[in-house]
Amino acid sequence: QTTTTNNQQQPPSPPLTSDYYAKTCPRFHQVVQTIVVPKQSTTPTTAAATLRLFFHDCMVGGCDASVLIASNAYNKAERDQDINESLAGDGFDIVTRVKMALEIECPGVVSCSDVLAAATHDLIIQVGGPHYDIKFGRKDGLESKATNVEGNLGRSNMSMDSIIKIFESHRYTVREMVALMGGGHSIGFAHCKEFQSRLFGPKPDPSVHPKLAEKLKRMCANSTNDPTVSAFLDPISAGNFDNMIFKNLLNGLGVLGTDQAMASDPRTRPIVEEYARDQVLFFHDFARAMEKTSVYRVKTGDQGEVRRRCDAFNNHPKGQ
Ligand code: HEM
Ligand SMILES: [Ca+2]
Repeated sequence: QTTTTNNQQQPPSPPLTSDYYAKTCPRFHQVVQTIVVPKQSTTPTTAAATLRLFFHDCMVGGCDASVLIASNAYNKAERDQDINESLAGDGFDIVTRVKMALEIECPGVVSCSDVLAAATHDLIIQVGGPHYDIKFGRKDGLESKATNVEGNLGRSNMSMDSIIKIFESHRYTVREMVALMGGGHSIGFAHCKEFQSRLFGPKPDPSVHPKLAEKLKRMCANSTNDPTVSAFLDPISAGNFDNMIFKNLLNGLGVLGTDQAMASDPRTRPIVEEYARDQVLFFHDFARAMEKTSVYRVKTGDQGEVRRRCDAFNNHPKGQ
């Protein structure tokens, strides 16, 4: 065995801190804001795109910007795995633009994973969601493989058992899972292919409210010709971050089968009911769960690098 290393003797990695860039890039937060605020105002899909991108990054190898790496001839990267193919361009775009601005302000200092974490945090607040504590000092990961994705993220056709197992594997409670899902799906879209098996086909899902079913059927009738057609995940208050999605679910107005299932499964229904009644409670729990997500398996110190550009490693190790 020549691979044994003395891991225990290595110094512990430095923790994240809220003032990590105070000396090295004091205008970090202002720069993020100057890009993020106008982009969200002109392109309201940005917040949802960025939050989903961040979540999909953190669930695969931790919050290390691995999802941003572009594939090349030697490596199929995470973003080209099929779950990630529907990640909206606005999320990648915001990171690229903030990073470019920061490379002018303080070159080589701010990691792509910190940019994504900061942009997500600020965008949630901009669409009316809660504040949560955010710390910095993440390093960007050195690996991004499409094969690492499967099993770490839910799919809209999974059973509640499977979804809960995936969240448990990331050390989330069922309560945290419901809060995170509600926050994410309070804003944003889904493409027809994610829910049309509930509408068409031999066995339409009886839990879809007939009015919603009619609307979604009309929208998706032509989706084989135009696969970009998509529906709001929260059909009643899509643009705002609020607890409406939970009220919707209690009324059969969930667009994804997995979201709707949260209103009927005995493990999740009581939580859906609580959040539908109490937006303050939902915001509180969502904020705690986001704080937890934002530090999930982060790399610090020499466990990663500060990428020069967010879609490529600084060096290209063979096979990456
Ligand atoms: C419970 C398991 C989950 C499943 C099965 C699931 C599945 C999906 C699916 C199928 C879409 C539509 C993608 C598309 O068609 O483009 C979507 C969108 C989205 N999801 Fe989830 N999701 C889950 C949990 C979460 C969590 C925990 C978050 C974040 C905290 C999240 C954030 C989002 C956001 C923001 C969007 C909208 C993206 C956009 O509009 O660009 N999801 N999700
Ligand atoms: Ca990652």
